[in-house]
Amino acid sequence: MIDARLPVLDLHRHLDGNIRPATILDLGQQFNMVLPANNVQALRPYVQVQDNAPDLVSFLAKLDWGVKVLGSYDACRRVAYENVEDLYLAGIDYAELRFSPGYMAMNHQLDPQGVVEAVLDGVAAGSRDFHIPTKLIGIMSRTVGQQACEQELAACLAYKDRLVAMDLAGDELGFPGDLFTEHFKRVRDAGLQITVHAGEAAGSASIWQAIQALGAERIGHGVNAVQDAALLDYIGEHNIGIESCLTSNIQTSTVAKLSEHPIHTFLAQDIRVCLNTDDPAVQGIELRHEYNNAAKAAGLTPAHTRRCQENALAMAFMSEEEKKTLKTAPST
Ligand SMILES: O=c1[nH]cnc2c1ncn2[C@@H]1O[C@H](CO)[C@@H](O)[C@H]1O
Ligand SMILES: [Zn+2]
Repeated sequence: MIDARLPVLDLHRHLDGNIRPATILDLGQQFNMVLPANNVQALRPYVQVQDNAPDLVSFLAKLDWGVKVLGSYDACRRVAYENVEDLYLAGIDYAELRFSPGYMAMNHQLDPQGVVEAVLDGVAAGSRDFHIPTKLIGIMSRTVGQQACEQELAACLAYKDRLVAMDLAGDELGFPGDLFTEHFKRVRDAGLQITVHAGEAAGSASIWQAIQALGAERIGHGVNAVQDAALLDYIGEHNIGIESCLTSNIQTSTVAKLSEHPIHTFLAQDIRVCLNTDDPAVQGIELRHEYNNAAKAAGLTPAHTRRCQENALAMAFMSEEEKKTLKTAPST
């Protein structure tokens, strides 16, 4: 349940996992591409999770059509702008939108740096038009390997003043965090903050690695932290934020049942955990669904979800000044 007295924040939201089916259709036609269907309803099964995927990698394949239709920088700018309109429609007061420029650039040989610029422009225009503060997080898609991630990182660092953080996403089992220690050294040197997808497909060692070797201050998912009591203590003591995405964890078969979701343990141990979407358009959900339906199915009480809202504000990559403004702004 959302407490209207507190701002509503989404801190874990992939901009390139939130491309509207209607936009995929429209851009596909614009670039003369053969799509698997020619109307939104028939296209849905190809671009949206219907039944839960057997594992993370199968889930991630559902994002592919969204980026296949990004045939120009204008197309990237458009989906970035629409992402902010979606925040407005969803009643979200602040979001950190993350994106992988290499993944968006890949299918039409765009220059990842041009993609970063287009996304920054589209999000800035949306933020202005819809009066929603946003920040951007660059992603390295680990699935493409070390070298391609270096290019992706270079594209992001060229605009480091307009990003707040870097992330590592994709196939966690196939491409462990050890491969990216040099990349994150550069991220730290550039003064950017760090959040890493860890403990989603791999175990608790992947979370230790993200914190201790990569420098993560926040962890995406972090589900498998519950396997390791010492890690839970460490996360609590060091105020590491856990970005939970309940429905996503079910759809990727990371967690079997919401009633067994580790968010219970995180909240019981007073760990900073918050509720987020992940890839809303691909998942067919919005943040309100996570607070109202998924949280309820997970057995969370209104006091728990209120704590998640407070935690999101505490964890956000914002200055204390910006947090104060957000706290006192009248909710839309
Ligand atoms: O839930 C997730 N876990 C891991 N990686 C993800 C998830 N959702 C999206 N991506 C990855 O993020 C990049 C696009 O922003 C892509 O690499 C996609 O595979
Ligand atoms: Zn994610």
